[in-house]
Amino acid sequence: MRKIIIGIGGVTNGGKTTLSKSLHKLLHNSCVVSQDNFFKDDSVVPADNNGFKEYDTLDALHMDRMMAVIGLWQKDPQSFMSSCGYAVKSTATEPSNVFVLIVEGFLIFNHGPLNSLLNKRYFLQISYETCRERRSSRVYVPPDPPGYFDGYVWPMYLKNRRAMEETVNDIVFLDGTQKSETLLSTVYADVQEMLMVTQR
Ligand SMILES: Nc1ncnc2c1ncn2[C@@H]1O[C@H](COP(=O)(O)OP(=O)(O)O)[C@@H](O)[C@H]1O
Ligand SMILES: O=C(O)c1ccc[n+]([C@@H]2O[C@H](COP(=O)([O-])O)[C@@H](O)[C@H]2O)c1
Repeated sequence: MRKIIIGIGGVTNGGKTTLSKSLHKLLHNSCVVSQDNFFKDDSVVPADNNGFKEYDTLDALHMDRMMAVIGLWQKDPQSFMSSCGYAVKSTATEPSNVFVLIVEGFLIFNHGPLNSLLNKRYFLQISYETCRERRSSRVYVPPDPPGYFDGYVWPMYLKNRRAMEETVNDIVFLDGTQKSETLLSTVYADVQEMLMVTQR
């Protein structure tokens, strides 16, 4: 049995979830783990000196729980797939003994233990203007308070990205304003290549 873990990271609203879901649809024996599902409860997330809740740090996430879920997949990908309601399939390009886990999130490469598990790393980037625009139409729980993007989210993105670039190599940067289909075919082609190597 072979296992491949693909990391799809990037800026908030860069298109990580969209790309991960489309990739998952194309890869029969794949599952997705999303970092967004591991945010701590608002009551335990502290606020900074400006009163902004500090959501854009690893401390705001239950990374231990996320790692435990990834550990379950690593231990038994087939059972993990079944528990997600997916049946294992065998196709010409995807043998039934090769499993792919897609891990997506805005801080996946900043977490050393998680980053070290990844076989391939993609980082979706978009400009400040595009990001601000996309984020303004997204509603989080709790919703962004006025001034949150400029006063907290974007500065934290720059800080987290600097830290990532200081410690992580082998990141493939993708332009998140490309068409969804273009992004998908780029990543899918790479994964197909990895699957072929795995089969050899
Ligand atoms: N390639 C793309 N081009 C234009 N808009 C996109 C693209 N990918 C995603 N979006 C849009 O951007 C927003 C954020 O996408 P999402 O996948 O949820 O981002 P993330 O998971 O990185 O926060 C959504 O409104 C989505 O429809
Ligand atoms: O999902 C949540 O519980 C949540 C609550 C508050 C804020 N968030 C925001 O979620 C962002 C990361 O998710 P994403 O999908 O935009 O990359 C990050 O910028 C946070 O500010 C997310």
